[in-house]
Amino acid sequence: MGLNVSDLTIARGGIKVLEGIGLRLEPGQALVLRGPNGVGKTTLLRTIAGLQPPHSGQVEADPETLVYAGHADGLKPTLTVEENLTFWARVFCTPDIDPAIDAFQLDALRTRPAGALSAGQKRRLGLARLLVTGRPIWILDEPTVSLDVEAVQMFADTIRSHLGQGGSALIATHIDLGLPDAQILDVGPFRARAMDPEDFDEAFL
Ligand SMILES: Nc1ncnc2c1ncn2[C@@H]1O[C@H](COP(=O)(O)OP(=O)(O)OP(=O)(O)O)[C@@H](O)[C@H]1O
Repeated sequence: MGLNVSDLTIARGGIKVLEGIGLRLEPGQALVLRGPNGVGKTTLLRTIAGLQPPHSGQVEADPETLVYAGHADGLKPTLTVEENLTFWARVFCTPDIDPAIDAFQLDALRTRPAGALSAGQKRRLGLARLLVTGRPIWILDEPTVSLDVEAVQMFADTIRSHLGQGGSALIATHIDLGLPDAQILDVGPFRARAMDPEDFDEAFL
């Protein structure tokens, strides 16, 4: 139960951004995506997560095994921390939200509406949601944005524990998470070449 990406070309607004991407993620493995701003990491993760179609190439994974956490945290602002996690627990048939509350030290914030959390607290709640899904393959776009040093540590511990339980993670991040066995993929060399005129016409249809 892994993820296999082969010869993948991805596009944004009809324009190819990365081409010829191949990667493989087995249970227990982490893969860190690197590359400069705007190179296409978000587009790649969204494509792999099935949120947008590939330009060409294959993404092989059981969609039921994937969960994506991106810039928009997917939280309901009027629901409390506890209600948000309970909502997701019902969606994913997870019996207990407490491990997620504990992992991201959200106990003192249980009854606070998500809309009244700080940016870092919201991010912690968004990451706690991953645990509640019970899904094994985490696809994470800049998961540590807004997190303080302590919360980055909580996140790194959570990732290590997830990998230890046979989960896996594909992470776009600019920081060192202290995952010694993580593979690194620099997507810079996969930047798409200038388009041929046929593609160019298509981009504006
Ligand atoms: N809505 C859009 N329509 C067209 N092009 C877009 C759109 N959003 C982003 N782009 C462009 O697509 C390219 C890839 O963007 P993407 O967000 O995937 O990059 P990234 O590597 O994740 O960047 P960062 O490290 O800054 O988050 C960029 O050149 C960006 O300007």
